[in-house]
Amino acid sequence: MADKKFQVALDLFTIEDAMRILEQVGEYVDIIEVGTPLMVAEGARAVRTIKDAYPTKTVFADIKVMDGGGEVPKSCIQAGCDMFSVLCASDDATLRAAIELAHANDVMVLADMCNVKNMEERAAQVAPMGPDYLCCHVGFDRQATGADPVEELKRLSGVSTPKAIAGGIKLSTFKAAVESEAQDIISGGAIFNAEKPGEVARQMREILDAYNASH
Ligand SMILES: O=C(CO)[C@H](O)[C@H](O)COP(=O)(O)O
Repeated sequence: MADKKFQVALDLFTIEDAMRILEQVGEYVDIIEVGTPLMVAEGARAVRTIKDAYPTKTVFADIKVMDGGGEVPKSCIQAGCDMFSVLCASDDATLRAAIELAHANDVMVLADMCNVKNMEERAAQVAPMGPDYLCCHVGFDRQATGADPVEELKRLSGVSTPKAIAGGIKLSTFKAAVESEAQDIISGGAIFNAEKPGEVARQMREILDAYNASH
């Protein structure tokens, strides 16, 4: 089986802050997420800057496309992203257009289940469209309810599309996330809000490497 990946979500507001965090954590991660707040604040320029600085890493633009699937992602693709997100809550036509555009440009798509209530049903509809990842995601505003993305991911176990997992994953819950069905484990605030982001990312990497070495 392919090695599982570690993704850092840079939910920050300036390219400078993102680069400062990356100096500390970049060496430990496989995928660098240009988080939604950073995309809104700095736009595709953030994708370009990060891809130029980390050309061997997968750069993910978390643009959460909800409409205009064949158009909205174009600026991020031109800026050099390797993957972007589209919402499973969007229309089928949006998902299909986004996936078609991405794959025509050798870019991957993460289809984000954020706030989808009927996850099993929607996953069965979206998976055949061919996204590269289906993401089980407890969004920021639902994290306070204590919802556990590892538990929620179990609802997608019937789907063969590789899965990603996100939503408040921290060092103490990272091992459970790695041991779940997810292929891509995403963590944001627990890393960039830490006193020593590099140390948290290093320990997360150690957990992932141990898992990958034994599977
Ligand atoms: O997409 C997001 C929020 O919509 C975040 O990037 C994702 O939830 C990961 O960040 P955190 O680990 O802080 O929850």
